[in-house]
Amino acid sequence: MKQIDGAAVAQKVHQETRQRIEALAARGIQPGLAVVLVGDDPASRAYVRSKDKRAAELGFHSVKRELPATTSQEELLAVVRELNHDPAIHGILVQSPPPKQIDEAAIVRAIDPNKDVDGFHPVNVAKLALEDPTGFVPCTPLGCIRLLEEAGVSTAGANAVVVGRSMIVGKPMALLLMRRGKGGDATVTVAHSRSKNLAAITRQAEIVIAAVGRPHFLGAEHIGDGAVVIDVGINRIDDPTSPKGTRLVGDVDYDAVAERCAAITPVPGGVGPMTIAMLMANTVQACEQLTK
Ligand SMILES: NC(=O)C1=CN([C@@H]2O[C@H](COP(=O)(O)OP(=O)(O)OC[C@H]3O[C@@H](n4cnc5c(N)ncnc54)[C@H](OP(=O)(O)O)[C@@H]3O)[C@@H](O)[C@H]2O)C=CC1
Ligand SMILES: Nc1nc(=O)c2c([nH]1)NC[C@@H]1CN(c3ccc(C(=O)N[C@@H](CCC(=O)O)C(=O)O)cc3)C=[N+]21
Repeated sequence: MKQIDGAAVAQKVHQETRQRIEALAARGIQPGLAVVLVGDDPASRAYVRSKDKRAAELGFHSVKRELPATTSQEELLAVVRELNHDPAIHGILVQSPPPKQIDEAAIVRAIDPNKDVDGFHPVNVAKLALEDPTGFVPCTPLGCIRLLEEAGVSTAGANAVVVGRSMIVGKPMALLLMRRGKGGDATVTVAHSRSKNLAAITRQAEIVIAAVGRPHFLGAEHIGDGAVVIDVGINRIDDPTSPKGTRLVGDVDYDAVAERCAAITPVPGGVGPMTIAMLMANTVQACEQLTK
């Protein structure tokens, strides 16, 4: 079994991003990323901090907007509109999920699609389906494809099963795997909570993408011998043996699956760092496209 090192691949992506930032700098341009956080969910706060930190390290103009949990729809829309019009900002991310008084779909639609580095705006969803390279692809599935490429896994003609059909992970993941060309051309099955006999479906897969949101949900019975497993799940569970009392685990029972699979991503250190790397790459893409 080979462990796929997401942190190492993320470093490689950051190196490419640095070079693109230098090329922009030579033209007097600095890419700008704005991350908006509404409320004080501790997990969201941690993600936003690490995005902000990485963006600053790479030489982005990085703006963090933390709004109170009581922020209204209109107030959040006003912030989004201001960032849409700010020429120093090329990428906008509104951390999900927002508090319940916020209509998230309306917020996503308000973001300028040319600055939608999450790839959640309907224009970018359509561009992904249309295989139009000017669109933005959601960072997490884009990172998974890159991990497969870097691990030397060929997707062409492979049976791939995606478990999960969210707009953030599962659905764009399936579209990328079935796309024509590099990182695509797979035969794709999408499973979800209504799927019958999940283990029989996933056992047939040469590539399994787990994006369920349940700790250790996929066990040895779900994975065929020699499969490649990409574990997107980030779940915090109680662990009295750790100093914090909790730890992060994926949607895959790593220890049970590791014995039979050909390769697997760990949690942490797998898909998570790639999501951040792809967010930075998407922001540079936005900057390049907006300043062409
Ligand atoms: N590494 C990273 O950077 C990121 C990690 N994540 C993590 O990935 C995981 C998934 O996130 P996300 O897609 O947003 O989650 P969602 O809750 O939006 O989607 C979960 C999907 O899993 C399906 N599902 C739930 N229960 C079952 C079941 N018993 N059998 C089969 N399918 C099931 C759901 O089916 P149905 O549609 O029928 O409800 C749904 O499609 C989470 O752990 C999240 O924390 C998310 C984003 C980024
Ligand atoms: N608009 C929006 N866009 C997102 O991309 C988005 C979001 N909202 N809401 C929440 C999810 C989750 N997400 C993660 C990013 C990085 C790690 C990450 O770097 N994880 C580290 C561990 C970090 C730790 O130790 O806490 C790892 O897996 O190694 C995890 C999860 C982005 N998301």
